[in-house]
Order: sequence, then C-alpha cells, then structure tokens
Amino acid sequence: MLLKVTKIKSGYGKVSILHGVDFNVLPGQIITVLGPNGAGKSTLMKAIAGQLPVSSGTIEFSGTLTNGLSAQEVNKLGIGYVPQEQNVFAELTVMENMKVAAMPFKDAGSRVDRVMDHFPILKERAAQMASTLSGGERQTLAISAALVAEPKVLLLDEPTAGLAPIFVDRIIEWITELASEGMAVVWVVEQDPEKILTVSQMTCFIEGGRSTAWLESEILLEPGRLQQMLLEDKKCSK
Ligand SMILES: Nc1ncnc2c1ncn2[C@@H]1O[C@H](COP(=O)(O)OP(=O)(O)OP(=O)(O)O)[C@@H](O)[C@H]1O
Repeated sequence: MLLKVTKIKSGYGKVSILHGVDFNVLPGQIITVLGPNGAGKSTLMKAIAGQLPVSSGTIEFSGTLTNGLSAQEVNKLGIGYVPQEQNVFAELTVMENMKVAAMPFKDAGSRVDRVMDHFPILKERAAQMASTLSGGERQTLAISAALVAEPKVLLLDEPTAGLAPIFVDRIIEWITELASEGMAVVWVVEQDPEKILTVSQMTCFIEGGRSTAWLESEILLEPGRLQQMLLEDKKCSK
C-alpha cells in the first residue's frame, strides 16, 4: 500500500471537521474523492498534506507514519499537493514559480527543465506573471510546480473546476499518463465527475466529514448510479 488513511480526524483549531475518513491508494491508481459542498474534501487533502493537525487516526505513506510531520516533511517524503486556491505565486513569473518549487532540491535546474520540457505552454509563457495566466494555464503551472518534487502521490483539489473543456481534457490526459508511469493521484472532483471517473479506479465518498462509501469507479458510470449515490444515505463499505 502506498498511502493508507485510517479513521483520521482533523479540523481547524477547536472546530472538528473530519470525524473518521478511511481510504487506500496503490501506486499508479487514480482515486476520486466525491461528496457534497462542505463535506470536508479540501480539509482531508490539507490533513494528508500536513497542513492541518490530525487529532486521531493514522496516515501511512510507504509504511511511514506521517501524522505530526510538517507540510514540508510530508512533501519531501513524496506527497505532492495542489490546493484548490492560491496554488501559485501570482506576483512571480511562470519560471520563478517553478524555481521556487525546485528550491529544496540540489538538482533544481534539471528538475525544472524536465517538467517544463513536457509543457510547451509553460515554456512559451516562462516570463509571464502568473497573475495574468488563464485559469487553465494557472492550473497547469500549479500542477507542474507540484511535479517538480517528483511525488509518488499527488493530491489534487478540484484542479479542473471552472476550466474550459479543452483544459479539462488536457489535464485528465496528462494526469492519466503520469498515473500510467506509477504516480498515484487522489483527485477531489466536483465538476464533470464522469470524465474523471472514466480514468479512475476507486472512489471515496465523503459526507459530513466521514468516508461513507468506497467503491470501484466504473460502477458509478452505470446510468443513474452516481446520482443515486450522491442522494442516498450511504454506509462505509470499505
Ligand atoms: N479555515 C477554516 N476554519 C474553520 N472552518 C473551516 C475552514 N475552512 C473550511 N472550514 C469548514 O470546514 C467544512 C468543510 O470544508 P471543506 O472546504 O473541507 O469542504 P469541501 O468538501 O471541500 O467543500 P467544497 O466542495 O465546497 O469545496 C465547511 O463547513 C467549512 O466551512
């Protein structure tokens, strides 16, 4: 198991939001995280990324317990995180954003080159301020900056929300390619879940801060099934 999340509880100060979330990730898997607004999906990503304290339960990454580690330590171990908002430095250029992401690494230059070589769109815009990028370009930069660390698991918090369909398709294609090379992805999805379910193996439903169902993503592509799951009371079937 690459990532094993067991009964985790977390929140903001005294406000408890996650009341027990479980799921597992194998190398190369794309895991979809679905649930209503306010269910705790972003909070879950922050807790795994080490940005929020975990009050109970465990997060194991390649057999190492990551509870209590700082966000930097978690990232260094191999867990990348692309938050929903404020995921680039708006007042820096594309290239500067990439360099900041590569700063902790000795081979920073070659890491930046490797990722940039993959994305002509970023190379063309290397000197452009991140604040002036389109939504799709910005998300491409945010994901690229996370990839500089060469994560084994990438946490994506709604990276395609509000993007034009061409960017959505491009990001899905790109992430699928990375997964086929062995990187695992935990993908919080709101918009067009069907598109992502098509490339995902397992789905975790979060509701009221709890994982309420764990099932194969292809099941959710059966007509009416996803709508039924989003409406019905669910029991954790893990
Ligand atoms: N910094 C914060 N302090 C206190 N409560 C917060 C904070 N951030 C989020 N919350 C609360 O935590 C709960 C879960 O929020 P979260 O953003 O994790 O949900 P979500 O499932 O990602 O929702 P959405 O789909 O709308 O993005 C919400 O009730 C929200 O108001």
